[in-house]
Amino acid sequence: MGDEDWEAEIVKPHMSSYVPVFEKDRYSSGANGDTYNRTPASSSEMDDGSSRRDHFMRSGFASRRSLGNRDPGESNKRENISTMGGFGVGKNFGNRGFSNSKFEEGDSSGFWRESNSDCEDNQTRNRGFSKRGDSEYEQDEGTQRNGGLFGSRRSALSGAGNGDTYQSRSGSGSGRGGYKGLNEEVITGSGKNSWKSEAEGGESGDIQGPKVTYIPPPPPEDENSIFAHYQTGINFDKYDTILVEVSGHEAPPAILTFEEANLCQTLNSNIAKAGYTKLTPVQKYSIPIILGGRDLMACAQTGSGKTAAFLLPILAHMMRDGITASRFKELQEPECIIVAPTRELINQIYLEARKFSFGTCVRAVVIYGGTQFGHSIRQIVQGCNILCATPGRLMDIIGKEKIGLRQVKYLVLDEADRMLDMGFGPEMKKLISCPGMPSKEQRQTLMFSATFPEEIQRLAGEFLKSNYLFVAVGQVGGACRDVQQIVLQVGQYSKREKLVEILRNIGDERTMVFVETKKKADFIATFLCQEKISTTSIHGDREQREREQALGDFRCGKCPVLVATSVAARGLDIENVQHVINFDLPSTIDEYVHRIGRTGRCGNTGRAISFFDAESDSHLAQPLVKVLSDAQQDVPAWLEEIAFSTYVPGFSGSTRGNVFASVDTRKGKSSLNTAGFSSSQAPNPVDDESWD
Ligand SMILES: Nc1ncnc2c1ncn2[C@@H]1O[C@H](COP(=O)(O)OP(=O)(O)OP(=O)(O)O)[C@@H](O)[C@H]1O
Repeated sequence: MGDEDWEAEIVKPHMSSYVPVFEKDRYSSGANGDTYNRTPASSSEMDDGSSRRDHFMRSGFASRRSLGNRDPGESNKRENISTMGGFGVGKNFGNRGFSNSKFEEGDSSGFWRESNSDCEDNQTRNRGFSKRGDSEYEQDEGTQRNGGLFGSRRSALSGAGNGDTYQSRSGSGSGRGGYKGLNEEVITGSGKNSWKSEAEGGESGDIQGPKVTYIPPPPPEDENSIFAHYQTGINFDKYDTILVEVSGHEAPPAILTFEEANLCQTLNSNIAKAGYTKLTPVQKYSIPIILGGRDLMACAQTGSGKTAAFLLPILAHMMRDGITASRFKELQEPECIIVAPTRELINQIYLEARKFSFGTCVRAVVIYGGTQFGHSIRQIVQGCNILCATPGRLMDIIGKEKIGLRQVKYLVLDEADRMLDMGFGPEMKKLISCPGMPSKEQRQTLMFSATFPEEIQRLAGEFLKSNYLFVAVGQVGGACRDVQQIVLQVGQYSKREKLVEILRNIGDERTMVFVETKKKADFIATFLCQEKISTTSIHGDREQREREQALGDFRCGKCPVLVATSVAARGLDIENVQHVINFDLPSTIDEYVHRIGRTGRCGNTGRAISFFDAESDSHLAQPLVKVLSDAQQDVPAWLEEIAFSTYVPGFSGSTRGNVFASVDTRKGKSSLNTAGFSSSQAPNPVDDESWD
């Protein structure tokens, strides 16, 4: 039986004795002995393997070995899975034809059989661009484009299908870095490689499908809405104790207060209206670096204010230097381009840019896929100083010659590791070599993320001046300590029942449930609705209108449960998300860090519960143990055991062994300090290594 044999999943599993109360002590023991034991192994458990285990704990990582402790006692039970209405959004499942018996009662096999064929389909299609893998990132208009200049990540793709795959995740190596082709949002089409396709051929370009006509509603214009914000949490002040490392030559000293940044009055007033009184560490270090005109790669934990860290100094410069009065110019030439991997995230960044530029002459515009192309153009022609864009739409707009790049002084890649991996890397390379785009020496390039694998840092060198500065804030791997992390061993056949138990216990508190595939997102959301748990879903197969509706329903609490794929893993800043549940663990530990970072933001606390299926997730055991222990979380003995049993000597794991969220691959370190204290910033000879 395969890891994702969903025909089998619909049989009634043996239920472990999950204790549905979120109190640490009550997780102490499950039916399988240590299943829910979140404390380290006892000395007797450590007996014969303790030295090896110690070695493992000190070292890096391992291969995977399935332990095969599948839930016993399955008995046949047919789920009553009917197509659900009232899913919190109008057309529950977009255009995906769910009425097509997939969820009909009595059809226990059709859906999953179809999934299996999806799987085969994708296994073929996904070859050749495995790193794009688990993404459901913004790619509708950009996905066809890569064959031209930078080689095709889609060259192996053809045929129909929506890209869902239920293949096992067990083949993915170390669990770090690589996306592996799971849950690929594959866009069907001719395979022609034209990144102008959308602009030239309408919304769908050479992709088969209806023309996209969706025009997103404009955000509220009133000042209260623009400056609406949530409160920082009880742990906000603890940010001051986080270690910060700056590497690179002649880094300017950190600032301790907003006043030290010497921003103009309007900006200061906007900062105050936004409720910001104190800088976060990434802001303390990044703002002076950017104000000093330096390129920057910054790595700081989720929810710690990276967006303002780049927006404020860019706006300050734009105010200082003046901007082109662009409103009536035929060709818009933005001074700043900000790129992010998902539509919802770029929209959020735009709202932040609009907030901080309120009352200034700087005009921010957002464009993203899934919306009417003409609408994007209309937004731009009204004047565009800061262009917030997803990669595909950006390249289409450039291809359509609706913007000129000559004035670009600031290029920001948010979620930069994602923007530079095999998924978006080609588009980003294309962007920086577009006609008119100032060279890296002529522009300022800024990269931000909570994770920064070393291999991606190396790629980043192409985008950055050789003397860029690297700021690393906080603990290894970036898992925020304000998030209580709980890992439960749950076999795939027990997951749904466990989920319902947990959600019933949670009540109305806002919860994001992450699953690995789009179909599963729909399925679980439907299932939860049937269980009378008000749920909506967001994933790449939903129309943009539905995605925004779902997010809106979740934000306002109408649907307190949001089932999501990786499309919602990064960057989204939603007030009051108290729980993240990894129904399926992601394929990489970085993705895990981003997912759980949807809670516990800005000094607030949160809780992340992850279902660990030893059959499919054992490759994550060791990095997970590392992330848990670095964040000072209890590590279940059984997880240590799995990590230990899959340990391979010599595997370094990742940057996780370091004190900092990530390390500068140039290895130069000029300061080591806690946020808020001055640092020596001494240059380091190792930094002479050039990226050029
Ligand atoms: N100095 C500050 N004072 C108060 N609130 C802040 C401050 N800086 C940022 N915030 C708020 O903290 C929240 C998280 O910020 P932001 O979304 O920029 O985090 P992030 O580091 O980009 O997270 P992620 O890695 O998940 O993208 C936002 O609501 C933002 O408005």
